[in-house]
Amino acid sequence: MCEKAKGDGAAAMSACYQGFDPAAYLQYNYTPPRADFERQVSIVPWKLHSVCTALSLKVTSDVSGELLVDIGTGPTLYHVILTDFLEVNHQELRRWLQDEGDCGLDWMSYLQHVCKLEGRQYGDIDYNCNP
Ligand SMILES: C[S@@+](CC[C@H](N)C(=O)[O-])C[C@H]1O[C@@H](n2cnc3c(N)ncnc32)[C@H](O)[C@@H]1O
Repeated sequence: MCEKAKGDGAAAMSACYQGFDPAAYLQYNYTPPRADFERQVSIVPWKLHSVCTALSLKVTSDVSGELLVDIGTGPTLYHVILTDFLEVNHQELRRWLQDEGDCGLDWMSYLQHVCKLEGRQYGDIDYNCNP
């Protein structure tokens, strides 16, 4: 464990990540040789398998609930896969992603609203971070 993380709470953990280099992290973990889709135990296949397991186990194990929140996504999006036949829907999502201002719905505000309604607490996650 990081020396700086010896204190309590998020601030101590956050201190540990000062100097975190997203580009270096992605290069090291998500490109060969460390990332190897031929091997199930390689990092990305293993992570995806873990997410699938957590989702499929739902209420039959110690993992329960209807919403899986990834705390600490880092600079990654590998577990978010969106599909649709229609190009108009791709365009709509692209408008939101690229923050073009004319998208049909502000998804971050929407999710914050839903979370608030459900009384969920997500700490200090930054919902306003556009890629
Ligand atoms: C090693 S990276 C992992 C990134 C990503 N989950 C992946 O699979 O590649 C850990 C990330 O968790 C974040 N993190 C650690 N503790 C956290 C917390 N309590 N709340 C939010 N983010 C946290 C760090 O900022 C860092 O970006």
